[in-house]
Amino acid sequence: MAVRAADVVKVYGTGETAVRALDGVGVEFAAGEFTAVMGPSGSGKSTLMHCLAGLDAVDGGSVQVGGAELTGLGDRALTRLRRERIGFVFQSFNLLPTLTAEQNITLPLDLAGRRPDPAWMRELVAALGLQDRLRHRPAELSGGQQQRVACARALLGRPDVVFADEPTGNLDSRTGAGVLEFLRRSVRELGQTIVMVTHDPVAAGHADRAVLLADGRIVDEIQQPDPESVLAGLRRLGG
Ligand SMILES: Nc1ncnc2c1ncn2[C@@H]1O[C@H](COP(=O)(O)OP(=O)(O)OP(=O)(O)O)[C@@H](O)[C@H]1O
Repeated sequence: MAVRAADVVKVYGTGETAVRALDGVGVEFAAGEFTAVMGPSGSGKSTLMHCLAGLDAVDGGSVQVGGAELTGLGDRALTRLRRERIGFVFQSFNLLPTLTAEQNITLPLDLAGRRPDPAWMRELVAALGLQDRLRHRPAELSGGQQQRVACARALLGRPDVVFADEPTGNLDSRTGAGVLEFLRRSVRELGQTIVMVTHDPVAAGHADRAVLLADGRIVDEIQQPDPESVLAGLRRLGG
């Protein structure tokens, strides 16, 4: 199992104003699987992702990534674990503007003092069609190209899991489809594990599985989702 969460509780605030953002979440993400996390606004999707990725501490339960227990680790150990085991793709790309595409892609490994595998780098760059863009800076790239750079950055270190938070939220549907196709291929052909938070039933249709959150709990799960089955699942939550 690439990621395992058991009985995870996350509470924001205290007393009368406390919000139980996660209310006993148990969920597992198998290696080599592409999962979409969906649910109404405020259901706890981002909180869950942050807790699974060690960006936020849980108030109860446990989280394991690649067999390593996150709960109880200090900041330094968490930073190291994130660097070594987790890749991130954000809605806003989060590339460093002063670095070239290539430097952005290798940055996490450079920070970790690890040398990128040149063959793997070439394969990723080719799969993402970035060969001719490596010397460009983010401002010289389209949104889709920037997100593909972020995908290469996330995958280069062969992480146990890639967390993608609305990866197509800032892209038009055609460009977004290209990024989703790549994520799907990286699962099929490269064995990557991906957990993607999204509002978009079309995006979720690219995943192997959709898990649905409501009020801080996992309330449904759809295997081999397509946009229609995802919409139907979301509607069941509403009604
Ligand atoms: N830092 C915080 N402080 C206080 N409350 C928070 C904080 N972050 C999230 N919450 C609350 O926790 C609940 C879950 O929020 P979360 O952002 O995880 O939901 P979400 O499903 O990602 O929503 P959206 O789809 O709108 O992004 C909400 O009620 C939210 O208001």
